[in-house]
Amino acid sequence: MELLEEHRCFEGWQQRWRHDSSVLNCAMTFSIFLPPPRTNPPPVLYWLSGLTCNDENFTTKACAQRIAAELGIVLVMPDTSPRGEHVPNSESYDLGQGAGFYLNATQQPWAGHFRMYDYICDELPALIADNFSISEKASIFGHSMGGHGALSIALKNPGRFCSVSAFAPIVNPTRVPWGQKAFTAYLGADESQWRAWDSCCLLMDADSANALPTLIDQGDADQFLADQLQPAQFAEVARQKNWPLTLRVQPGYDHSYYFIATFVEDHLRFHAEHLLK
Ligand SMILES: N[C@@H](CCC(=O)N[C@@H](CSC=O)C(=O)NCC(=O)O)C(=O)O
Repeated sequence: MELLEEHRCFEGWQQRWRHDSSVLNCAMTFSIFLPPPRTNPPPVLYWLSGLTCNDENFTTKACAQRIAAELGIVLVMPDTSPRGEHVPNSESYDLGQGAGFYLNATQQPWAGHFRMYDYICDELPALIADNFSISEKASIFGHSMGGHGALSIALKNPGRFCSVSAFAPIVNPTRVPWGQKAFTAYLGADESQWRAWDSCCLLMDADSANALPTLIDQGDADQFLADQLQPAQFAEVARQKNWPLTLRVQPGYDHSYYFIATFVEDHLRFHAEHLLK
């Protein structure tokens, strides 16, 4: 691993690292916030960003470090896709680099690199555990495409995370344009293969015995709410399954990082409740 940047931040450290990913077949960059040291090793909260983002959007815009320092939580911010000149891409912002959708692609030309699910679930946590002092407890949260990633990864891995939360997540990608475009490209035209990556479908099939504390914030002035996000679909499945979901609709808030910065403290405290007990 190569340290690219390091900054003192709220008595802890904000760092940016590059490493070679064998899962994604390219060099990857991630950011990490290390809170001030305490007696016990801290838990980890993974953040998954949305379309067009890399590891720095959340780091520089969400204002999460002060509360993470206070609570004693490590924040890990990966990139949103494999990167590089040899990695396939597309002209559009919602496919290819910057738009990995946190799944394992099965179709060409994507399948050789676009395995963000395996990267986030296996390779990155192993790398973090090998190189930083952390406890075994982890939670996950994200925004938009990253909200889809956080919810689907948590639902696909019962018992792995202490809690999950999302800002304006794409909860039903099989039914909305962003998801349909990406899933057709990465997974192929056979829609039966898509269910395994759709949070509403995964929740429908989930065992309520594995219920995970879940928080979603959604701005009602979000430009993508009606066409791409539709958190009410997820809330309806949660109601049917008696799943512990809190969905908060925030009046006047849009899809931006100003919305995330406004409510990130609530999310950090929500995760701390479950990570630190
Ligand atoms: N360029 C696109 C919209 C891109 C966009 O809004 N990206 C969001 C995530 S959207 C869902 O995954 C984002 O987080 N952008 C980065 C930022 O720092 O704001 C368009 O024009 O519609």
